[in-house]
Amino acid sequence: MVTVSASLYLRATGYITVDSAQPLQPVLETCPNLILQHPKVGKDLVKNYVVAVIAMAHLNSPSELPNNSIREGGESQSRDVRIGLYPVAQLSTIKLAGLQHGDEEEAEELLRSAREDGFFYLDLQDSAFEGMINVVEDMFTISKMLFNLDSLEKMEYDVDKLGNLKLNGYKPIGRNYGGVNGKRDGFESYTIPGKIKVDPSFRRPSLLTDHLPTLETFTSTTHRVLNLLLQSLSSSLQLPPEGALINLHREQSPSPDIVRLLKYHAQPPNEQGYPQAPHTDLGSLTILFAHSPGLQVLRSSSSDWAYVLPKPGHAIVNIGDGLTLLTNGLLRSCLHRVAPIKGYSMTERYSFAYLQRAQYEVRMTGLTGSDIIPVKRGNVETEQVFTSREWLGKKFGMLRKETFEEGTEGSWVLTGQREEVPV
Ligand SMILES: O=C(O)CCC(=O)C(=O)O
Ligand SMILES: [Fe+2]
Repeated sequence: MVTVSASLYLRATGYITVDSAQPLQPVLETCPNLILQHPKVGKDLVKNYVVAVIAMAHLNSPSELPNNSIREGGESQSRDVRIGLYPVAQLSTIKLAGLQHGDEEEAEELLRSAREDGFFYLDLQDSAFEGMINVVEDMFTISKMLFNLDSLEKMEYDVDKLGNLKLNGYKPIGRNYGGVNGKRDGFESYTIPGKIKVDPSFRRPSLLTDHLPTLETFTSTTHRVLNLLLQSLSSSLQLPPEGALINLHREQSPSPDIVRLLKYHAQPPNEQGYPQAPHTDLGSLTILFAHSPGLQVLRSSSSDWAYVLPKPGHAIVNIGDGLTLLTNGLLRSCLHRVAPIKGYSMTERYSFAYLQRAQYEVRMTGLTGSDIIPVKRGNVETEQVFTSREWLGKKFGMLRKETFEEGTEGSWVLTGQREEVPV
């Protein structure tokens, strides 16, 4: 599959990056004039620009796009780029190749973004893991086939019936709390255990058995990529070798890691809302892949949601609550959600993530031996410390529509410690 990286200005203010994996035909049928209007670049590239505009703005007719809305872009450094009403988050990019070569500036930037934003891009290109970019495309293909299975077959693998830690199986649309249609979520998800090389005996549809080699390559490669990040963070935090983060997240040790495949459903035109509720992630690090926009973050430095746009050749990585607990709040998990453009409906969207989590018996409290990790606030004597396994079990009840209560004590576990969340 050819991937084209291109930039464009949307309504002369927004900037987005697109790739050509998105379907072109419906757009060509609706926007023939716009394709011919672009003076500088080849027709194929313009087609991709138009696809991105449509995907992003959910526009149905060319008349909604002003004539000058497509201009030749280039990397935008502007800080006030907006899509619809929301700004675009200007996140740091960490080069995996730089970390592999021991580049100190790269390691410093990783620590900075883990402390301040909790989200960053990870550039996989030119690294030893560049091959992962193709594996990610194979994962998208598997994900689409999986969600296309008959719903009766999917329901045979109901995540709530296959185990109590939700490490394997299917969740239909609307089961959890979310921001659509009576406050339900707007996506299907399928969870696959992350440590399938350690324990390959999980129950699954035959489709996943057919694609086990790809799943194994994806999970083990991803784990190694994330361990490079943990290694760099450990050394920046000056953790002693015996207390390093990597010892709590060994590739060969059982842990509740997962791959989460997601399919957001298109909303009917008269329905709007965010299909995935604001949350922080239940894990140490999350690595996320998407082709189309929708992810929004609420950084501590900002009072408004900002889009995180996908970039070809890059993953989006975020700090989960696990690393926040293990560093007594120094590394920040950041609240995020998935939302359409304000005033428009959600279009169909696929994404998937690998959530790396601490081994089951790890105590989820500040690590010792580092002068950089702050001392825990509050009453250390009386505060209860959960193991990774216990903590996982505690959080799940919060996500269910039936048990979720807005604004109650303890809901920070789901909503990420923010008192007020803007809409
Ligand atoms: O689909 C996305 O972009 C975000 C997914 C996510 O935040 C999650 O699964 O935890
Ligand atoms: Fe998340």
